Amino acid sequence: MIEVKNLVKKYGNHLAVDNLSFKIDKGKIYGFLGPNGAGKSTTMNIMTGYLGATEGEVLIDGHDILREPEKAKKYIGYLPEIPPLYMEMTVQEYLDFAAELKGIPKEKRESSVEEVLKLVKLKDVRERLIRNLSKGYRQRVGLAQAILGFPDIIILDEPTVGLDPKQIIEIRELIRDLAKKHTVILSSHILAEVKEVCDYIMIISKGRLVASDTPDNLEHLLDDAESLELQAKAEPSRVREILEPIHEILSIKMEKRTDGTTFASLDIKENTDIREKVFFAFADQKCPLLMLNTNRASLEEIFLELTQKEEEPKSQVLEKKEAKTDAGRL
Ligand SMILES: Nc1ncnc2c1ncn2[C@@H]1O[C@H](COP(=O)(O)OP(=O)(O)OP(=O)(O)O)[C@@H](O)[C@H]1O
Repeated sequence: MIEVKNLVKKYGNHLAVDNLSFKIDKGKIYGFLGPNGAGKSTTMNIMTGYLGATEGEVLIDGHDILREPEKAKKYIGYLPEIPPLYMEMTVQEYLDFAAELKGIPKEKRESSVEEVLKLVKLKDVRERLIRNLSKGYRQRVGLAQAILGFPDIIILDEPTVGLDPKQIIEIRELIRDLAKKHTVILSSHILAEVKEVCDYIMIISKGRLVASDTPDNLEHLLDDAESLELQAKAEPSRVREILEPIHEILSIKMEKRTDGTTFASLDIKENTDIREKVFFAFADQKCPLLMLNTNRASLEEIFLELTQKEEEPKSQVLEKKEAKTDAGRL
């Protein structure tokens, strides 16, 4: 559906996008995740034809966004970071105007505008001047404009910025709904948001793609070795004795708690699941196991690890990813 090849964008000497390549398939929600200044908006502006690239190309359903802008752009609805709203127009006037600009046939314009007004919950304010709307409502007007005509691909730059928590939930539901028929790409610097909504996450740092996978696979990305945590009602020496026969355990760290229990953290061989073995080892010895938990790096940890490293982590991380998952899209 979208193919981005070796995209480079320089602002003067500043490299904002550094050789970015990826593919977007139909019918999924993709998230661009990255800290402020990572290059998300620049990439989206290039993908939608708002901005020229220094090098590289963007193909939308096979059409080059710069060489065949009309063909390429008809597939795309875009909510830029700062929506280009006309403050002196009413919501209705603005959306009528946007429908005309998008080339929606005259006879379909009214029903199309009606549909998005309902979907984005703007009916009550349709006669209000955009100038007099709150930031959250203006954001919804921008979103309505992006969705208008229901293009195949909907690209949203920070769609929930300025919205209150209730509106954020509503917009997330709307995005999920849209993804049933459309491809949605959204950007955010908020990890929880991307994790909540997206099927696929692309982490961008300093203009480079440092990781790209499903939220679940990303969580496995940095697990060098699996680890297990447990808490048992016994002395550390007893816990060690019980665990001794399980040969998949590489090392054990233990901590005696003041309540007479022991907390243990186990490093285990990669790709092994010893939870049942551990459970029965303790049960056989009639030793109460109070807690047993697989310890995975959280997506937050992964995100920080990938975006805070000074040195280029890309090849290492991607190599590791390719070794562990089969989702080689890059
Ligand atoms: N018009 C411009 N002229 C010069 N530098 C720019 C311009 N636009 C963006 N930049 C720089 O390019 C880099 C990428 O910016 P971009 O806005 O794409 O990042 P972002 O990931 O969208 O960040 P944010 O979430 O803060 O919007 C930043 O260092 C930014 O300062």
